[in-house]
Amino acid sequence: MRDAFIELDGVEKVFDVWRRTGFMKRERHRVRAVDSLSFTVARGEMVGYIGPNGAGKSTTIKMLTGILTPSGGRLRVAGVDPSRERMRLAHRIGVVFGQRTTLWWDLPLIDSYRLMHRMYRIPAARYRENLERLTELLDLGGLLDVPVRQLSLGQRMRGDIAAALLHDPEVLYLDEPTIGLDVVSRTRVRDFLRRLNAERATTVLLTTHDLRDIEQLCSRVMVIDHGRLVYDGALAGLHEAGESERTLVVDLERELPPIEAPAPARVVRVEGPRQWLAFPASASAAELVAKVAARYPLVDLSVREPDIEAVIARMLGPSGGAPEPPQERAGRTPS
Ligand SMILES: Nc1ncnc2c1ncn2[C@@H]1O[C@H](COP(=O)(O)OP(=O)(O)OP(=O)(O)O)[C@@H](O)[C@H]1O
Repeated sequence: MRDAFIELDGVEKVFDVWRRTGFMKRERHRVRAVDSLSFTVARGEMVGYIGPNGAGKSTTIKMLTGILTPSGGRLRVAGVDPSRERMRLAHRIGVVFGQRTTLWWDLPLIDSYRLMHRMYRIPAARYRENLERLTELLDLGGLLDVPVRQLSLGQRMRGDIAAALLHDPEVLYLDEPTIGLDVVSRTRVRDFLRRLNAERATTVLLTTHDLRDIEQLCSRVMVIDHGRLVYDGALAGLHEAGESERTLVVDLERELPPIEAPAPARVVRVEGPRQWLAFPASASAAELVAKVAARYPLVDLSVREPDIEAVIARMLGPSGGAPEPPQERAGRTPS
């Protein structure tokens, strides 16, 4: 095992939430957002961190950045306790939230970068060098003087990623970095992250609902549900555990009876000359396409990936994947 850069040992986070239960009455509930969570991430690893809504992903990231203090357990990033030494750690980590921006909305992009230069006290030469490199790699050249509010979502995201990397962080937390982006922007962001990880060995923890982000970037994926780690391994293993399926959509030259597909592939829908074939996500699409093409007159085809939520839901079974984490009633007080 390479040297552990992120270490969690039995980490817990419990929130006290007050719920109104009647006139002048409130009840205290304990929401166990993260429950006995243990894992390590080695320096230079790029790991997907996924789970259903409310599973505890953001809470984990917030504890890793020091914004939240764990209720129990031990947590270290680069040997440092984030909640105790948040400012010291801030110089070593970068964070990108796809749904929010860290940039100043009314200022040109370059002004946000200048402010970060000062906030992080980045030495002038290093700032210039990083700005030049990131501007080139993320294609921001024509955008530096544009106010952030005028940027498209894809441009803004690239601007945010550059902002998170100006101070050369050793670890990057990415929360939905491709959400809402078109295909071109998504590809650009993924290409950049792959390159960043390969060239600078930046450790990356990636939260996403897009399975293709994980597929293209991460050799390892961790699944969290109800605050607990329920899977840690390769994406292929997750597909097997969830028995997830991809769909091959084929357009035939003309309407034909359902294709006799090689098992376990099977036709699940027919609409005129178009047919949908479900097959295990861990199996090769190329093999299936070759077999179908050898027997049927194909005009066009596409492969649809399974939805990440569906894969997790299948893996967790009928009792898993519920949106609410376990709650304990902790007390009752009049308000
Ligand atoms: N500050 C808070 N106070 C009370 N409860 C909270 C707080 N933050 C999170 N929670 C609860 O903790 C649980 C885990 O939330 P968290 O935001 O970590 O989930 P998530 O996996 O990031 O979900 P999503 O995919 O929807 O962003 C949820 O039930 C949430 O309501």
